[in-house]
Amino acid sequence: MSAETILEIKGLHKYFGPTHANKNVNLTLRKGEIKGLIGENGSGKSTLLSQIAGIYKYDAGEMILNGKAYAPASPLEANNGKIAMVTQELGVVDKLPVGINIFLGRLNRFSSRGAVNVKKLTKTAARVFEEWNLPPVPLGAMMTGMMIEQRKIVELARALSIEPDILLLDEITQSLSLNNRNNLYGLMSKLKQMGKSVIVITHDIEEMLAISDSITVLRDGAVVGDVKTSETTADKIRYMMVGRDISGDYYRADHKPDYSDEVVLRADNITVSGELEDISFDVHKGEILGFCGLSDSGIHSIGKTVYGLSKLKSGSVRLGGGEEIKNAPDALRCNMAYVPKDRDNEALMIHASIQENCTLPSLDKLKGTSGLISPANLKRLSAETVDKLSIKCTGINQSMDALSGGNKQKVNLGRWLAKDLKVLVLDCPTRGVDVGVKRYIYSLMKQAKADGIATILISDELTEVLGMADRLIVMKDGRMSKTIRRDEEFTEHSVIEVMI
Ligand SMILES: Nc1ncnc2c1ncn2[C@@H]1O[C@H](COP(=O)(O)OP(=O)(O)OP(=O)(O)O)[C@@H](O)[C@H]1O
Repeated sequence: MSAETILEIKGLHKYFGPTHANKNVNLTLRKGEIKGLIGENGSGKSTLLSQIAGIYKYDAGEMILNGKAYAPASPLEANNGKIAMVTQELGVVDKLPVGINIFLGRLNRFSSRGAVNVKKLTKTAARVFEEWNLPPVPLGAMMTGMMIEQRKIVELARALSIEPDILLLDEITQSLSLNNRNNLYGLMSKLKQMGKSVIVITHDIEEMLAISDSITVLRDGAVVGDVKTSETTADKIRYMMVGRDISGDYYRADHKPDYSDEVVLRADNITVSGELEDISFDVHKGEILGFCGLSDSGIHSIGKTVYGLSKLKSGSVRLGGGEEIKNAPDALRCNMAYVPKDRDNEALMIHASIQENCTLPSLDKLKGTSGLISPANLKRLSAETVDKLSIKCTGINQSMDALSGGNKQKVNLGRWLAKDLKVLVLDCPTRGVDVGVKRYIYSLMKQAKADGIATILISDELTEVLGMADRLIVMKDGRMSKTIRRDEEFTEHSVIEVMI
């Protein structure tokens, strides 16, 4: 092991029951290196980082940290070895304040005679935010109800507060908006300059090529490639990931808006306190209406509100026929679907099975003439969803919490496919999915458009909304800034100018 090497992994294996999640993994991480880790959904990336971070123990093999054997029994032990991870699933405790979450498990340093000195803790947490130029989050506020982006920033602050020599980032960028993504890249460069190391998982190959020094590719739990970033290309990485060529475009090829005049859903002057201010728009039959904006723009409140999940201060959401959507049961009855960004907290029953999650929105449709639901129908529908979306699982009875993040997202989306939809509300639908599934999701959106479904596409990925939308509403500070049609200035540059 050279003096340059901080971590060496040799012959690592990890099993979850019958699933061989990591197979004979070898990996070397140097000081000051930013390493990208990539692979299809379920290829074992999170499992690998989780073992380095002390979340799981490995079954065979060894890890050597700074020349010494390393086998952390807990995340706290990993923290003591100066290793911290921002996990893919949300790792914060809802019913505790932000400040406490940052030092959770390490409150001793702020305690005397059983009481926590909250003032001292808050001051120390504020210093972490300042030192790393993190966007402010109210440190005394409870985590409950915070958006996914703020939650991720709290997790990042917690990881940085241990002053890590190795920072592990599991798909954090896809939870961040453009401005905070740029902050994160700056932060990674700063760590690199300090001689610290980062392992970052992202499904965005272009992003990985831009930010990493080296890239390790996993397929079915095994390392199939380990390359210098400067010596590879996006196509080569994709080839290593899936074992075949998958180049080509997956967005729309046309450059004009193309939809019927028929209004399917109308939002009139909606205001949600602290989130949205006087928003009005129509979505038409066969239209994809995009929403984009920076972190405080309010785009992620749009989906919730349209689906009847926010308390309106004023205004209304109605279908073209006049039916008002006042709550989620109204939306479900009116054949609307909502795929939220925060799948674990807002969409999925995480401790229930794939079958229970897949069938819930379609229970009405699954009733026979007797009014009873046949178990065979439940099974058939779930098996079809698993098959169509290639969900990697041991079977339809597997619990959601045993699925990889991307496979959870496939269930989040796939459970709506069996319904006859009028309106489809998608908030970051490709968050956490690999390149192959991304392509499939875009083909589903194109099919939905051809079938006359009105789609609202909210996204932090500019290329995604530009690639798919007929019209794009750019938002800023909870208000609509500008609506741009597909045949107008539909470029990243012109949209960013309006966003900032
Ligand atoms: N706690 C668990 N119990 C059972 N199986 C698990 C558990 N965690 C992961 N697995 C399985 O291990 C395999 C690898 O999962 P992992 O989460 O490491 O994949 P990944 O490459 O990070 O995927 P993604 O890109 O979707 O996040 C998958 O088949 C997954 O279902």
